[in-house]
Amino acid sequence: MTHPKDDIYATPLPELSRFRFDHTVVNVFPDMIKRSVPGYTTIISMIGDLAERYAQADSTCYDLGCSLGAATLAMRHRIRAANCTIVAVDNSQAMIERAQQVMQADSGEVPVRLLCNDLQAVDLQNASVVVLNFTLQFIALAERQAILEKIYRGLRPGGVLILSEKVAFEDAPHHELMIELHHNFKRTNGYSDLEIAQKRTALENVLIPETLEAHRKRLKAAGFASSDVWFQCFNFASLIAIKA
Ligand SMILES: Nc1ncnc2c1ncn2[C@@H]1O[C@H](C[S@+](CC[C@H]([NH3+])C(=O)[O-])CC(=O)[O-])[C@@H](O)[C@H]1O
Ligand SMILES: O=C(O)C(=O)Cc1ccccc1
Repeated sequence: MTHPKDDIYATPLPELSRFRFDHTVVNVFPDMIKRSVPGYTTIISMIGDLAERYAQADSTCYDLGCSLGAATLAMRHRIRAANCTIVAVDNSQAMIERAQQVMQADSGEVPVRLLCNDLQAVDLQNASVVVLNFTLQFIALAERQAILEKIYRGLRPGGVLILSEKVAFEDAPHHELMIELHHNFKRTNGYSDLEIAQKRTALENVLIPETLEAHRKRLKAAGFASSDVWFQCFNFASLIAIKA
């Protein structure tokens, strides 16, 4: 499959609409996410490692907000436990249609079920691995706690939640520095100042980052006794939370 270059924000757009996961984004998504999220490729590969370690026999692994299924594929190729199924969910019809093609072109043996649905409407059961890879950040703050509680209830003991997010920082100078370093990363990857500025505006009130402390507090309140960061580059981080 070819991966066209993301040039969505390359020319001045007179009316910047809110960022949406539509067909235009789907077409360039693999290029967009790799050039925009520091550590994305490493995180995807490590989700494979973690799935190999935590997937339990006769259980389900969930990829919530799966986009084109990068984390699903990483898990699919690494799970060794017998009789596992992966359920991959996204509420963008355009994403799920393309993810279907990606899965058909893949020869992995673990069965994958793709659902076009709001992850809040999905019933989670018998889970050993749950992935929220840069998804929770797009969901309203007031709804986040209930989602983590549902995940905790659906996990088996010994199961893991992998939560990756763009994060904010309490300390204003540090927060600004991380944003600047992230923008530098994007510039190094070929995005112009105009592209960076226009996408930033489109993401306002759509992608809502929180501090690592807020995430850990929420995980704890949901029941996860143990959670901590396993990866961070600038304002992009990933946490592991284990159900005891
Ligand atoms: N309520 C929702 N229900 C279901 N899906 C949702 C919802 N809100 C947003 N999404 C979906 O969450 C995904 C977020 S991208 C995830 C990358 C992927 N995990 C990856 O590992 O490549 C991250 C990014 O683009 O920064 C999109 O596909 C949305 O449609
Ligand atoms: O591009 C950005 O500035 C981001 O924060 C990451 C991102 C990546 C893909 C879609 C939306 C946001």
